[in-house]
Amino acid sequence: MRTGYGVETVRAAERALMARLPEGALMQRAAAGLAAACNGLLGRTYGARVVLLVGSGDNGGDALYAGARLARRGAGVTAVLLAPERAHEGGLTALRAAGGRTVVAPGAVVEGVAEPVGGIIARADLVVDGIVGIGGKGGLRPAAVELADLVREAGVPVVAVDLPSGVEAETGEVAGVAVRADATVTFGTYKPGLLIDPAREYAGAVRLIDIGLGPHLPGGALDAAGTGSDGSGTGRGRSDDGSGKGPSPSPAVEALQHGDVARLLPRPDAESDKYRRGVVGVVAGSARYPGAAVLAVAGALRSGAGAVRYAGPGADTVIARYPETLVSAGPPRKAGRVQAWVVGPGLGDEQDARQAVAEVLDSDVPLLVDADGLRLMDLDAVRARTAPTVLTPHAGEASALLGVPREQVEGARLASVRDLAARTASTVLLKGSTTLVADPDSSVPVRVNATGTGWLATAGTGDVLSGLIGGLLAAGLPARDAASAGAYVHGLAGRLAPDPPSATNVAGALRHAWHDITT
Ligand SMILES: NC(=O)C1=CN([C@@H]2O[C@H](COP(=O)(O)OP(=O)(O)OC[C@H]3O[C@@H](n4cnc5c(N)ncnc54)[C@H](O)[C@@H]3O)[C@@H](O)[C@H]2O)[C@@H](O)CC1
Ligand SMILES: [K+]
Repeated sequence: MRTGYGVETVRAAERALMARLPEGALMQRAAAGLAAACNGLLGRTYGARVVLLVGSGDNGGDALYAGARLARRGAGVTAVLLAPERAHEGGLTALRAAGGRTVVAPGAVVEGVAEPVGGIIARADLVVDGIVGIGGKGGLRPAAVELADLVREAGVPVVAVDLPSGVEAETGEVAGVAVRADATVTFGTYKPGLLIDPAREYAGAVRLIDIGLGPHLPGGALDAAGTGSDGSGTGRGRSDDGSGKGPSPSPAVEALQHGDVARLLPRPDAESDKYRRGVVGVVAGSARYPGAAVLAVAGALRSGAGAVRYAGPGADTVIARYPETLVSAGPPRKAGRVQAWVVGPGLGDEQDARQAVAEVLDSDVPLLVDADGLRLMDLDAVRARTAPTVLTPHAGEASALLGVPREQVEGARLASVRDLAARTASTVLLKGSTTLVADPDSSVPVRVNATGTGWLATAGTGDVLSGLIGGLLAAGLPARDAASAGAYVHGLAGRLAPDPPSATNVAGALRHAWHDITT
């Protein structure tokens, strides 16, 4: 499991760790990791031109100490200071002692001569972004924006220190200009912003440096410390702040890895029969969209559930394609017993569709609502359900449910998915380049799916996902696990399917993804 903690939790853990270490030791660990990553990116450090963008906080301090290390290995290092009189003193001394030089950034509000730095940046072999880290507040200030613009125009490789400057560590939101990095070297733990779009796109390849923070983070310590494990870490962290006050006792976000998903996916045992393995009912498709029925059933058939029932107007099309399906052309209430329902893909909005949605909402088994079902469902009926409900909107559907513009959902994905989960008392899976899964209980970490690919944004793949998650619900997985494991397997299938994948190919590749995860 990868875990991402909010800023207050990180700071509390840092304080606890720092209290046990000599002054400055933590920053040295960070700088050593950063310098090693820069060496790796440069290939040859001796003679390389490195430019440090240095803000007024400890993020700039990390950059300066790392710069000193690079200068000692023969790099030509220039630090561009945004606030020369407030730049990290020890870092400045170390850099100068190692032969590095400093210049004042244009736009810096200081005494002294600002130098044109465009040329220095354009000639750099590597730019190290130490403008601001977890101490950043709001969008970048003008002088920092000017540097970010110069870096973008120069098109030189950039490594961000802890976070790309200008992105919100806590939420993954980006208010205005931010530095676009090729790689980000982050310390102690992931931050939510490194895992969630749009900020994630600014971070490039993220490398986690272990600075010993793990035991001081609440829960999941080994994983958070970046042991490189695939989630098999079993160590529990000691929480210095689990008192109910201060930082949250659980991570803000978590991302399942192969091992986690392997443990979640259902496996038949000797006692299994099709009913014990779960029967999933699919209510999808219409005379106008029969394909949605086929695709949702295709996902459900590859979910590990024991059997798939289909109820609705696509019965003939479904049985022709998948003879193993139990089909009926009538309403869901007449289809027979199921352990979970999927409703919505391609349903249209005729009266029958409305009635079918109302019927399954009224059932006492887990339910997944997607696509047209999200428009047709009665919100009071959703909130009144006694069994778990999973909603799977894309940003447009979420914006309609929340009554806000789509851009607002896309810009603030974490807040949106949490809000929708709380308002509907449902588990919400918000689709997108990084799919998020939120529990109605806001203290439960939001799951971020890392396997997605832009290729999945193609017609019908959502129908496959619905069927897959519905099958996992029928097999007995709790709602959050079913949704996040389903998104993981589906994303992987999207990568394994031939490019550019069609929904049918993604459904076909589910078994390869399943095999890849479980063997
Ligand atoms: N606390 C520690 O022991 C460690 C901290 N580390 C580093 O320290 C960073 C946090 O340091 P700080 O708390 O000093 O905070 P930062 O260095 O992240 O940022 C604070 C400074 O940035 C300026 N600033 C804030 N918002 C800005 C904006 N929007 N535009 C431009 N400037 C802005 C502020 O004036 C302030 O001086 C981490 O991200 C990490 O890089 C690492 O060295 C690991 C150890
Ligand atoms: K930074």
